[in-house]
Amino acid sequence: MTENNPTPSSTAIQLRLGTRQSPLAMAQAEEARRRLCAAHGWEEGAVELVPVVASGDKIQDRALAEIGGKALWTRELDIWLDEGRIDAAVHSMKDVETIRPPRLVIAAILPRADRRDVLVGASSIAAIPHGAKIGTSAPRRAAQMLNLRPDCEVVLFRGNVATRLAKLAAGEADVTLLAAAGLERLGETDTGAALDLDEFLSAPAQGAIGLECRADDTRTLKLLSAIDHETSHTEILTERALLSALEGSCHSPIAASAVKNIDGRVNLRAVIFSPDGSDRVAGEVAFAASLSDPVGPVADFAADLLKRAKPATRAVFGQMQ
Ligand SMILES: NCc1[nH]cc(CCC(=O)O)c1CC(=O)O
Repeated sequence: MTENNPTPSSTAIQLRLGTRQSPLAMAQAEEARRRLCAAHGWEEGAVELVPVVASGDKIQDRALAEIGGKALWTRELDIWLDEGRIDAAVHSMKDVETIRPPRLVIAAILPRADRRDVLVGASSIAAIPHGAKIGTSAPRRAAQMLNLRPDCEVVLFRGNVATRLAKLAAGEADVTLLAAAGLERLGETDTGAALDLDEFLSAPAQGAIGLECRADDTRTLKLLSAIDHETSHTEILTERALLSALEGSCHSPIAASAVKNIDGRVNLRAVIFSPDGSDRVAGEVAFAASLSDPVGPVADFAADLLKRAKPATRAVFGQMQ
């Protein structure tokens, strides 16, 4: 779509979507583009995908990643939105911190994909050999796995999906855990065994793609709202409300899964862990769905989880009264 390469059918660009550059992020952006074009009757060229390098993609080292804080994946996209270089940003909602710049708004959540984790390297958790090495850098996966299999050892595994699968193949770990949604989007559907949520609970917002834009950009807000999936949106807001009430992030040992039922009620279940997996506190709550404010019942639920947790677990989370 450059000026010196005109084509007879060249389409005017209607929307510029910023995305991270990893293969998974690009697959997510393609899905957003497909849905936008279908909803508005546009040709593919009407939505331009603009790849930006996110800070998190440049950092392979955990210590550096921690200095970068929670905004690792979103900061560059935020800046590009502010500068008007893109109209909207495509995010994997699992990686989006709960506190966002007030001038930005999550305008659409796409229909959620499979939220489960997939175990790669063994057919089930029980089938993992005694003392095996579990490759993961996610505190939730590490703590949950150590809770179920305290005989195992966690080794740090960073990088994108392909990198982690390559590390596994190279023998750096015996098993790893990946999101089913990510594997699906990369066409890796034959890889590993999906874990039942009753056995291994997923991360807040896992499997959900969100689109964010400037809060004052009414044109983009309207275009994006056409592809919003209300049920998924409610589930994601609920899970993020819990994460926020626990003052957690994607670096916290928190699992949560909300399901919105056809009767309009939301079921939320969650588990918090101590980092070593020795403490596990699970709970479940149901309440009437309200897109605008899942916060009240969720805050009480979060307080109850923390009350039942051991001091070592509570210390991982924010200060709660
Ligand atoms: N933290 C990395 C990340 N962020 C989002 C996904 C894909 C799954 C999703 O869309 O939630 C992944 C890969 C993984 O966890 O295996």
